[in-house]
Amino acid sequence: MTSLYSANNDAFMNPGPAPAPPVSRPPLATKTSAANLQVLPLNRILSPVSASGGNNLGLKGHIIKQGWASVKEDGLRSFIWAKKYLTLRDSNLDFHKNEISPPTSSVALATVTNVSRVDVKPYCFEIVRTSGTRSLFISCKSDVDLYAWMDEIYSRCPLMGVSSPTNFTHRVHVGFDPSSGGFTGLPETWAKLLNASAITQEDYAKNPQAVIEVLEFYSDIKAKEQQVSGSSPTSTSAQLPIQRPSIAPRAYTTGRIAPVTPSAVPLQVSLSQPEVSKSSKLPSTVPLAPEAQSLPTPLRPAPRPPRPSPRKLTLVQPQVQNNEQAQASPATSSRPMEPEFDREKDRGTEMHREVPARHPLHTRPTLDIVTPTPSPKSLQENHPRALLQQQTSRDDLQKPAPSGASPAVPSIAPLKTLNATRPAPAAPRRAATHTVTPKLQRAEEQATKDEEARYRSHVAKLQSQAQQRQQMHLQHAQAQAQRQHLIQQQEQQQQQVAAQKLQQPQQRQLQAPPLAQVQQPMPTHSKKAHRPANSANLTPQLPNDEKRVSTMDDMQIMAKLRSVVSSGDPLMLYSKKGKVGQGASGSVYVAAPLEPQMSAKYSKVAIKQMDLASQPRKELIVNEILVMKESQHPNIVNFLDAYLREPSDLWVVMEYMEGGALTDIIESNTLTEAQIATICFETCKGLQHLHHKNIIHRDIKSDNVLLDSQGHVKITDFGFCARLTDQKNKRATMVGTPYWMAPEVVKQKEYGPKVDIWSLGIMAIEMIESEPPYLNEEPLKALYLIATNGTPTLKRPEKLSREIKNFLSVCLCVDVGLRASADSLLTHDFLKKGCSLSSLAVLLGGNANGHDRN
Ligand SMILES: Nc1ncnc2c1ncn2[C@@H]1O[C@H](COP(=O)(O)OP(=O)(O)OP(=O)(O)O)[C@@H](O)[C@H]1O
Repeated sequence: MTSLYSANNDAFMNPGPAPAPPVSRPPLATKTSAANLQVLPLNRILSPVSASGGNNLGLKGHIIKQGWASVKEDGLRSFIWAKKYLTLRDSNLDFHKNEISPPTSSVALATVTNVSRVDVKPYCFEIVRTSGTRSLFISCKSDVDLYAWMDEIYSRCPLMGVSSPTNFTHRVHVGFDPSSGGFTGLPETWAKLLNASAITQEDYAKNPQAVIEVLEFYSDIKAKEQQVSGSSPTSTSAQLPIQRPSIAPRAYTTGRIAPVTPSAVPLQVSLSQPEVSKSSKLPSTVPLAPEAQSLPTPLRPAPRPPRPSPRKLTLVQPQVQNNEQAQASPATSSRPMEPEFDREKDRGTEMHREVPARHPLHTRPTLDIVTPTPSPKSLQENHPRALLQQQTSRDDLQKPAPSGASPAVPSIAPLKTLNATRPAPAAPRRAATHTVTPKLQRAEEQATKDEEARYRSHVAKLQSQAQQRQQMHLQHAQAQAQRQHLIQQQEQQQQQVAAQKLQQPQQRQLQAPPLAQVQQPMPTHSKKAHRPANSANLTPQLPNDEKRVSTMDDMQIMAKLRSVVSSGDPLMLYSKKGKVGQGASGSVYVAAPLEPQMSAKYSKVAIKQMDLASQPRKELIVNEILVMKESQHPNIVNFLDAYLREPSDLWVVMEYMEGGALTDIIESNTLTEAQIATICFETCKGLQHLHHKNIIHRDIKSDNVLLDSQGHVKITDFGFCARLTDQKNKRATMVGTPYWMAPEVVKQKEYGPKVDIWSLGIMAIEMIESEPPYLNEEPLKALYLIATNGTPTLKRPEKLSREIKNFLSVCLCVDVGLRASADSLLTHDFLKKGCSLSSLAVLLGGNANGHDRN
């Protein structure tokens, strides 16, 4: 069977936003100083800029040029390209996450020693700066764009022989000052987010790096929401809603997740103290075992101290409390679990990390080695225009010209510039002409004139061709921009509609079924209505720039879709019986197959019906179909067929899972350990199948696990799947649902299939406690807690068996290397305790019966 994952299909397998920097970050500086600039997180390598600082010259001066480009830095991240929004001002080139966010980094043009085109990527140029800093590579969208950037940058770089800038950058970056307990250089939007969050002073001090990471992550989400809703970028942070679940969850009495109680036992206690804490004399950890460091329970989410209102950023000295508390009551407050993994040091949360060895392929010579400060001559020769001349001269003119203009720069290049870039004129031949006769000399002069005339006509021709090319580039760029703008507008509208739909699922369900064939309204699964709004997938809220990372445009996506759907009218093949669910992208119906072949196999099928015209991310849907088609397995909701009713009515036919989502089962049942074991076992088999195919699901949670009437357990919702390849065997894209996200995802590190194992562990906690950890926390705090706490605590560990706790600890192991794989998990003792599938069927009750009645 030929793989569906051809090179072309890969585009569908990478649906997320632009990758976040993958490598571990160096620690935050503890003081703001010039020296700190050397240890900044690499995504702020250039010179991080404070948006709040009025004296921040990175933001001063009018904008000369702005636009999107792909950027990467030489060195550790030499293989990562990040999409950035660039703003060029008089003395700085600033890099933003998006159009509305403050700059996250800045290049002072005064430090630039060279700007030159390189072949690292199409339309790419390199910015070399004074020694001690790494080269930057910027890949533009076209030649025109490339030279426009190079030209504008070049002309503002004093080290390259142009006039001095009028301003110098006052570099500001985010730092943590342990003496004041506050952050310095925090962008205004981040400061507002932090003020509105439940993150405490103690949290700052405990792990300032994590605070910054989740702020960065969360401010992105908020910015994206603002873009979608069209609200002001500055206002929303301050109005950050404290979102709560819409219904009070069962078995939830305290109103707060993971409260500190004597019985709260960390599943795995393995956080090592960050460097910052050490340097600021914060308590060190209590070792559980010689080879391990532990985070005592009191360091877990503590009862919040009264929050100053409004919270100030410059805070008092953080209290040194935790260690003493831990030591005071170690027996009752912290009981480590048995597994050997517990004792491992959590490398994932350390702030200092080993610098990964650079891959030889990614190694580029550094500035110090190969790029001495250029001489004025070489600078002139490296001027973008000169480079353009050189390049086009080489390309277009094979023979040396006696004189004349650069043909490739028709309007501006003086004729003499060619001399600098061409081989020296044929001196010996000229010397020989002194000895020839006048007649011969005249003939030769004539020949020279002819040659010159021919050359001039050749030049004129090339000039006009170059002009046409340039014109075409411009027109193309304009058309592209216009098209992009239209798509963005359309997508924004669609996202608003989708967001409204998501917010009113119940109202929608009360509406009359859309089609005449629907005989009777079906009970819809309530799954997402019970979740806080912030538990929705992050990805649909991504801004337009980040959404379209698929290399395919809409037309290509539609073409791909047409190639995977079947011909025929589904109305003639299936009879819809009722609506059973509502998703963001469409409605799910139960239907009876009309075709004898199909009805012999399936008495009922599920049909997900979507209006493609209103889908902001069609590639996700195609992705989902491709994965489902490819991944047939007893633990995957199997794809049966798909139809496209022109122009945009897509039907995806799949196995009908009358039991509905696990979320609903959890809400109406108390599951036994045996039932939990079976559900985990079945889900894990599905994951194993996906992982063997190098597919990461990335959104495992109870909402995406369905059961049928016999108790079969199957994974669904493959829109966010990612495929790993030899070239890209790690991901860094931020997708998923926050509460189920592994710490490495929240911290924007590289990740692999084991993120699904983490999510499976969280899903197991859902089955034990009815909800994932931190569900009741406001989102930023929840992200912080995932990033810093790592392995969450259980509410009532004493009620659980040793096996299930061990199972949780190997799933929820922060150290990815120590976290179980799907293969190893399947042999875990806990999963051997499972019950029969028919013992799951009893849980379905209303769900399955409800559907069956219809
Ligand atoms: N194969 C199926 N059989 C039975 N019910 C299903 C099936 N697929 C989905 N459902 C029900 O329909 C609901 C919506 O499913 P859908 O896959 O559209 O959800 P979603 O993931 O929220 O949406 P989207 O994928 O559009 O973001 C589910 O919660 C589930 O209860």
